[in-house]
Amino acid sequence: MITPLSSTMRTASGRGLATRAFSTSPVARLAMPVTNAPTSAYAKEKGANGKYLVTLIPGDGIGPEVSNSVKEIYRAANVPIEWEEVNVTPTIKNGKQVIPEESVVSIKKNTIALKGPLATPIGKGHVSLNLTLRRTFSLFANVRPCRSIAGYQTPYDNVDTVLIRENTEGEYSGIEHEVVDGVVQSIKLITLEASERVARYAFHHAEQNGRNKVTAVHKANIMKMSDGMFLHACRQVAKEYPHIEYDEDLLDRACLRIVQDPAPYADRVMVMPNLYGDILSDMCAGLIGGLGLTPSGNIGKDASLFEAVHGTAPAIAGKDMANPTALLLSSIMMLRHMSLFEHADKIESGVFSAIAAGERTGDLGGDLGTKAFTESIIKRLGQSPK
Ligand SMILES: NC(=O)C1=CN([C@@H]2O[C@H](COP(=O)(O)OP(=O)(O)OC[C@H]3O[C@@H](n4cnc5c(N)ncnc54)[C@H](O)[C@@H]3O)[C@@H](O)[C@H]2O)C=CC1
Ligand SMILES: O=C(O)CCC(=O)C(=O)O
Ligand SMILES: [Mg+2]
Repeated sequence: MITPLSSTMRTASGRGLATRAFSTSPVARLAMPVTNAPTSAYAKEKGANGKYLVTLIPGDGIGPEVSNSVKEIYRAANVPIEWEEVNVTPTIKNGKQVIPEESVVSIKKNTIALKGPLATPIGKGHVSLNLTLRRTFSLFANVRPCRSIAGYQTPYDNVDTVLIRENTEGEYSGIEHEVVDGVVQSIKLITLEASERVARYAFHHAEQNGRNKVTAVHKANIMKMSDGMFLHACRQVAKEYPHIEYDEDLLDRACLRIVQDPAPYADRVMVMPNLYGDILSDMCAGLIGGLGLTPSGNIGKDASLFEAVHGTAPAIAGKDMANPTALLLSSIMMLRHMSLFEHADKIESGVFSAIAAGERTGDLGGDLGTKAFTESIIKRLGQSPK
């Protein structure tokens, strides 16, 4: 773990908050084996039926429709996976909202899960179950790749970004309170440990995936202490990877640069605090055709959970209109995580062939429903896109 050499206690901005001044001076490094190995590889054995057991959370809104599409395509492609379907609708335990124990047990046991989107009420109501799952299993890195799809025309045909979002704290800590009437405080919690962990994962991911640069995206000009510490962790970890270039960019400037010309971002991995990754990943999705196309993986040491970047899309839910591509590509990330490369390639070529052949759902300007599009992928499994 990285430890600041000097830190002092002081009171910030006269508001009575005890905060710790963070030093940006060089720091000492102590060995921390827990985060030295960024993640554990998938190490489960097949069951007696010759299949791996994987937890499936179908989700809300369009979730069940896109999950069904994945299940049908997997059946057709003979993927050796048996789904263990669980429900994560929260229940009340000792006055607290908790996710059902069976879902926690299932993910712990299987160490791998695929999840459809889960709705979060705005304002009052239960906390985000998506965030609860990420925190419960310490899924500290949210990997969000976004790549132009051959044959689907957008203003750019060369988008190839990889965002790695800190996934357990930051602006998503959910620590909020009303100080006095009309004054609400929301705390952005940044820890050195979580920052170091995600930074190390970003460098590891770059190394494993042939990207030669890591860019930390931040607002340390404004959030000098919190984002300052995030950057500090990134700079320290960068020293362990001298063969990978490291630089930093302000969030607003990065948004401008990416939408003006995404090409230079194809050489690198971007790593950032939680909220920035949430926003930037939707923005990148917009460059390639929308949220129907972008996958993600929530990576932890003891479990990993794969899901689309998108939400429940309530306006089109239950209408056979959803694009299953994003969840399908997330499941392909999952298959590669499980070393099921042949199945991943077969399904990936099927979906890209279908889109390239003009077979598309409404979000991409096509007239196919979720089910018809699923059929058209099944017909093309293993075919190269023309
Ligand atoms: N990881 C998760 O489970 C996430 C959950 N949510 C939750 O989802 C709910 C709805 O959120 P929104 O902000 O409306 O975002 P959204 O991602 O559900 O929808 C945004 C826009 O993209 C479209 N869209 C999204 N996925 C699509 C797909 N597969 N095919 C075709 N069109 C698609 C929608 O129709 C809508 O126009 C909220 O309760 C939110 O909290 C939002 C994002 C992620
Ligand atoms: O948990 C939610 O409802 C929203 C999460 C989200 O927007 C995301 O993970 O991208
Ligand atoms: Mg989001």
